[in-house]
Amino acid sequence: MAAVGATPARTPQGPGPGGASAGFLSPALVPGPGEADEEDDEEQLAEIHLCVLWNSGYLGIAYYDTSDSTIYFMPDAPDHESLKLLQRVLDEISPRSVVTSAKQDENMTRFLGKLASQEHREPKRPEIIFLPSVDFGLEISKQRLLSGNYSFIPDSMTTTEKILFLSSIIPFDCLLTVRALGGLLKFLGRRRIGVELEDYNVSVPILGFKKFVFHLPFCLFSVLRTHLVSIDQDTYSVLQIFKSESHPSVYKVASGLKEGLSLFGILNRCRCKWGEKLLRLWFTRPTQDLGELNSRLDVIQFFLLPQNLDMAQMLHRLLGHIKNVPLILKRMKLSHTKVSDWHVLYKTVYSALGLRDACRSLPQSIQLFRDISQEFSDDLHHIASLIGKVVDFEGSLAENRFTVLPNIDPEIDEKKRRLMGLPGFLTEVARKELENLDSRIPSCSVIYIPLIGFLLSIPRLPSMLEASDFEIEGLDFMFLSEEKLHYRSARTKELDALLGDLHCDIRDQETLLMYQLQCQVLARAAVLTRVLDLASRLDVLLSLASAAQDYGYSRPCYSPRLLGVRIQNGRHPLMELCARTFVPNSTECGGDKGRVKVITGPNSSGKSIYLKQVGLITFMALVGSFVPAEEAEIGAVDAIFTRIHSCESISLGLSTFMIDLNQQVAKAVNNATERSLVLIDEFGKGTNTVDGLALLAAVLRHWLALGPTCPHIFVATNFLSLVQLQLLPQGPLVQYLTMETCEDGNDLVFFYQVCEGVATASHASHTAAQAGLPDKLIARGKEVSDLICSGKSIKPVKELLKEKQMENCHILVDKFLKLDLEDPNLDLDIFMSREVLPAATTIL
Ligand SMILES: Nc1ncnc2c1ncn2[C@@H]1O[C@H](COP(=O)(O)OP(=O)(O)OP(=O)(O)O)[C@@H](O)[C@H]1O
Repeated sequence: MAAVGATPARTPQGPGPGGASAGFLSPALVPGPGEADEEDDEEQLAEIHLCVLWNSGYLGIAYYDTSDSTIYFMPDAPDHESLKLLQRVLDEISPRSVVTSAKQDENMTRFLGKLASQEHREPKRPEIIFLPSVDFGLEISKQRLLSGNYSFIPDSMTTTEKILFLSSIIPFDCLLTVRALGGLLKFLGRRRIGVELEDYNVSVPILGFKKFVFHLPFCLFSVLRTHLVSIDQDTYSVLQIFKSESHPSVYKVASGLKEGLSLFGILNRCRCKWGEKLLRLWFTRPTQDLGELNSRLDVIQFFLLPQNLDMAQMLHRLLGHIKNVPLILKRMKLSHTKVSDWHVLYKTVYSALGLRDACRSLPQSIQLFRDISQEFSDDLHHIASLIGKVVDFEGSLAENRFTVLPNIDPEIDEKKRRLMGLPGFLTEVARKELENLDSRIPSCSVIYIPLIGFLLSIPRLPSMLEASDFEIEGLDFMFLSEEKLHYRSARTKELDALLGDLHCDIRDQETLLMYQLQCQVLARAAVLTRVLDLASRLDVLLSLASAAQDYGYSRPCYSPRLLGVRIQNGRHPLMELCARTFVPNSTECGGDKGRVKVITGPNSSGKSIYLKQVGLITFMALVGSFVPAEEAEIGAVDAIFTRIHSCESISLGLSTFMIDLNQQVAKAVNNATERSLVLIDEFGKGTNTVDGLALLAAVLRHWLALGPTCPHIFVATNFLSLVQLQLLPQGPLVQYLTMETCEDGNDLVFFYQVCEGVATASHASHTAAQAGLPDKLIARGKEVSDLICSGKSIKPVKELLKEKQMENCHILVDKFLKLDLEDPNLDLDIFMSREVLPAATTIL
């Protein structure tokens, strides 16, 4: 039997648009064998290397992300002397290394020194690398950029065309950025990032250059006039926008953490990994760019029309096949392409074509559909048909190497035909060999082992015990395996000479073809990168549309001239999924509705939920999602600040908690503008009542003193004295709201409805009773509360006890005095056991 063979090839069925449709929310497609795991593994290993230059108040930043082999850069941006923007960038991308020039000013030295000493940041603490300042020279950096070997630039481009092309992507007028890019290229080349073990002529793969914008520190907002809305880590956490991480890095999706109940969790129905990554990015960068927001909403609205649901389902299904193309391109660049990569790429490209064809039938007035129709070019067809015609998917899987289909190369076909005919031929050879062998040997076969050649295989006879017994005259013993002895004979040597290289030849020729195919694909890498960008966008918008449909969200509108927000019957997107019946509430701030809303109400009456719902609806609108409200009009909002209790803040311990609390409020006081939304819940609760109340009143008075530039503030508080003692100035800026309740005997009924007014009592005793506190304690609480309200002194429990003891003593003494010791019927034992002993426990 010969271990040879060629497998008939068949083209796999691509997921064309005409296939059976899955539901809008159908589970993600099951990935091919090993696909998902591999993507995850590679993503886990992804690293970012950042290069930074700081000069005259400006930063130049560029970084390389190994997960998509792309270089990202930020055009020169101003930063504070304390390098707040740089710190923000580092927090967001968590680089593995930070490269900078050895020649730099004091601020940078101090900053890097601090960064290097942050032991608590292990294992995330970056390595700091200094390169000689010449490596950051302007001219040398430009040269390095222009002479780079980039797979996205076709070989056919002339030098001038290449320069023109690169100038359209890289801002050569941003000198610091160019120098940072130059330094980064130098670092990548020197460290050989990702190609450490490769041949020296293999360079670090660079699949593209992309501009990025960052979530800026508040202090830089006005300087950069950015569209981004500022939201800090605590806000993400207390509003439950993300659950698994307090401030998720968008670059590390595969963190291994599972998303708990969070806004991201309920809105994320993305089918491809890059879609999920993009949604996370949108969440971390809410924007005021109305053009962008409306273009997102247009797509969502389109898919919510009943006649478009089928189309949405079909597109969603196709998106499940869009896989991690950058990873495949990177492997191609390094010639590490796996057998499965071809299949995955083919499916991705085929699905992209399906998306394009579908989008061509959709209204071209919607930008995304127009972009997909135009930018998913015929290059995709070219790639798909090349792969489909050349790669033998089944054969490749069976042999675990790249094999080609018939009719691609006649020489390969011919060699394969000869190999196919071999089994019969080898059986004939084996028969002839058997004739010359010892008659005790019952059978033999001729096998082929790559790199060793043809061998005669004979079963081991029971008499063959020692190695010396294996010797057979005329044959060279090679090895024993699975009770079979293998020999080389004159005939097998002849076969080696005649056919031996056939296998290797076929392999070599097929590898060459694979290399050519790789080059063809890499030359069209640009279209594949674009596919990923636009497909992720479509994926995110379909995901948001699906959530909007399920939860009954509506389209928000933006009014840049309105300061604040106007929400009609808004809901808390998470609480409405947990509550049996959720009561919607409206919100209006700005204009004649005041800028500071003081919300009082009994415990558990829904104040926090209301506060958070305002923040969440605003946030969702600024991400470009539909919102849980009948109507929402969102004005210019530049930031959302919060000071809301969370379990984590309480677990910090009191003093840390107080610091944390004050820092949060200080951040809002120092940075909130008339366009900011500030949500404060139970501020001042962690300290004693008077201090807490004073602090809260002081903060609010500070803002109210700003008049028309006062931020939009929502304060939920249990400090009724804030109102009763009239600690806030009267005027149109303040509006008092409360949660509607109704007393039903001893019971308090919550309506969860916001209305104008002030709560008369906190009804804490009701909440306490519901929480299962003993009646005695509640009664005492009520007693104390009443005494405070009526201005009477409160007697400590100890004193009360003493009074009670005295009273009991008197009663007992009276009993003794009334005792008639002359009475013959008197039984002192009974008197002692019935009257004295039980009373003793209340006296002692
Ligand atoms: N609009 C609503 N519709 C239905 N149920 C609600 C609504 N708002 C709140 N609830 C219910 O009331 C509970 C308490 O709400 P919330 O925490 O907002 O009260 P609170 O007034 O802030 O209480 P505290 O003053 O003790 O912090 C929620 O967990 C929820 O079950």
